[in-house]
Amino acid sequence: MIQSSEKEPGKREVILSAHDVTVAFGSNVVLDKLDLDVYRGEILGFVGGSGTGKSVLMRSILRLIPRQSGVIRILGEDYDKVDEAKKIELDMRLGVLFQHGALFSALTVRENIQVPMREYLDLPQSLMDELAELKVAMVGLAPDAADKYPSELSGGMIKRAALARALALDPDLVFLDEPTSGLDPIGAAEFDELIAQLRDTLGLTVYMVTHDLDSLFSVCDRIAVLGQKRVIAEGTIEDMLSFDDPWIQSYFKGKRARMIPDRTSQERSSPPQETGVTLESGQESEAN
Ligand SMILES: Nc1ncnc2c1ncn2[C@@H]1O[C@H](COP(=O)(O)OP(=O)(O)OP(=O)(O)O)[C@@H](O)[C@H]1O
Repeated sequence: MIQSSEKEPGKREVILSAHDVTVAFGSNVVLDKLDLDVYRGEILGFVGGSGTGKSVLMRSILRLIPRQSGVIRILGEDYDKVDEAKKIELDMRLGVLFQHGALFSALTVRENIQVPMREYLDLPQSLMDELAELKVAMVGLAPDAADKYPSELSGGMIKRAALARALALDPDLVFLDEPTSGLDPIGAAEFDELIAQLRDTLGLTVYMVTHDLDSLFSVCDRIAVLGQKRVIAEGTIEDMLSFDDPWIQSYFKGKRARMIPDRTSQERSSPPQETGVTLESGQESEAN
């Protein structure tokens, strides 16, 4: 592994770490001894070719898919070594926005947001209503959206409602699986702005699986690239542009990328902080 960082890694709090993680389905090894750190307060963009295992890693971190080996630490705690009460405590620190929102169609937005509250907290209905309304406002939805069913919402509103549900328990870390997929460019840009705003105001850490180059260029502080069953490169968008790797070059400098105005020199809402920048040595990427 080449360390090509100009900055000193390791000064920031690691909120999530995956070490030596292997996940396989029968003989299909999807992740093989993967390592990844996520730092508190950052927006990490997680990219890789289709079918490389981005969702599998996210689901494995969330314990929805078993792994064959490896250690996953959330807020410094190894899930496998803590008791049930601590597991629940850790689960409450995580929020998830699944691809396509995954709202319960028979529940209103308010009721959807209250699902995790009912599962984990014992609050009076009036307080849960107040909290749900707060979350609705927080994600930029009009107050009357709270009483609508998912079928009555636009694609962008569904994403926002799902984000409100992900924020229901005031998590430290939110996982977003392709949050801007299916949105038009304006809706996607607005959603990106919302994510950046929430990170800045709530101090959220965001783990975002995405194919959206706009998001990667505009809001992600750091990017991790999945290929060859592990993370083959990590760093800022500027680092990605300079990595000598065919898949990374074609992904970040290809035709679609060239259509994005050069924003790498512009200030982001929160500039990237000191992070390690790594590229697996001597390997031709097969991220696609
Ligand atoms: N529950 C499962 N059972 C068996 N194989 C699975 C399962 N979930 C995922 N896979 C396999 O794991 C591999 C990675 O899938 P994954 O959905 O993580 O890809 P991805 O990188 O998120 O792709 P995309 O960008 O297209 O969403 C694929 O080969 C997929 O078929």
